[in-house]
Amino acid sequence: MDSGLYLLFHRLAPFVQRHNSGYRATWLPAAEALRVLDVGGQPPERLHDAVLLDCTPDLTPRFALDTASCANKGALEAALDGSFMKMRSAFFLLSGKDAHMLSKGQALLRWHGDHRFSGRSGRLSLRDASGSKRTCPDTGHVQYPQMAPVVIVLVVDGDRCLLARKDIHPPGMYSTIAGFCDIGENVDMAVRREVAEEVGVTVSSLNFVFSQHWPFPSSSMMLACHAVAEEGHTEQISVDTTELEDARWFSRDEVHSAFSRPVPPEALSGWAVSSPEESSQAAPGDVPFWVPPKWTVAHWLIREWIQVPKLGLMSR
Ligand SMILES: NC(=O)C1=CN([C@@H]2O[C@H](COP(=O)(O)OP(=O)(O)OC[C@H]3O[C@@H](n4cnc5c(N)ncnc54)[C@H](O)[C@@H]3O)[C@@H](O)[C@H]2O)C=CC1
Ligand SMILES: [Mg+2]
Repeated sequence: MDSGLYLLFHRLAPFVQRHNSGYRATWLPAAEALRVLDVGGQPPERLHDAVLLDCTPDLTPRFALDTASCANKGALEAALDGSFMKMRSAFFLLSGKDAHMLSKGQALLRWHGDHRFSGRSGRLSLRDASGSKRTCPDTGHVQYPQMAPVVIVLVVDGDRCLLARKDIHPPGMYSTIAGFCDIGENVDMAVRREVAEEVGVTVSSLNFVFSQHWPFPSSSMMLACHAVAEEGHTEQISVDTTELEDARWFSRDEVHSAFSRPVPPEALSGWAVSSPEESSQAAPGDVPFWVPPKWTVAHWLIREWIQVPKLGLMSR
């Protein structure tokens, strides 16, 4: 671990630096990560708390390390010339290619933080060197990091598609319908139930198309589908307002326009902060409709529908 590259987090907030008009995640060499620990008053052995993420093609190991033990976050940020940003904010502001590794790093660090004690004996479990599992010292029971399966679906009705937004979304952003699979459900059952529950629409056919690891709320496996709404059941959407702020049909032309214009800057003002108290998000107001960032599976689903006009007519 004294070589390699490190993504730093502080209480699960990833370290990012300004880059062009946005932000990027920064891979720090081991020597730099050690310097940061020193600034934070931590011994070099803390580097061994890092979890292994992958190896580059030239076999350089890459790690994620949480610096939560360093109380003075501001001193770390000053030493590194960047900031620890809330993951949700980072996901909207990053240039893109780093999103997957940030997501994996945060998910793995969170899992270790949440599973320190064995569910069998209640004793502190021991992690292996790479951080890929934990073992109970009494019973030998091994726990592995887990992901929760989530279905995500673009429902179409001819030349229009159904998109929804939650109140936690930035103003103007509409996304696809999503929901956790219940125990015992397959993807088909979960899609039909979620769409019926959240918008009151019946799905007549569906196709599985993509998957994606997603860090929210802890670690999810997004299972993405295209689905067709049943004829005659599309006019009355009944929005579950405990879950969604709004849901509505968007024409292909409206979605095309959203793809061809940049994200409205006012939609993201107030997102580049590290705590909810600092946040001052713009009111929904008149921010033009936009779609999720291009590294999200929701974006891929919507883009594919735009690019393949007959998609909504395919069935399993
Ligand atoms: N990558 C992407 O493009 C997108 C990802 N998503 C993600 O999909 C996920 C699920 O969507 P939601 O509409 O929130 O799900 P949902 O419609 O199932 O509602 C969330 C509720 O489900 C319950 N729940 C059941 N099992 C749960 C579990 N294992 N973990 C947490 N809560 C559980 C909780 O009460 C929670 O409040 C979210 O984390 C969201 O960030 C959503 C849209 C786009
Ligand atoms: Mg949902």
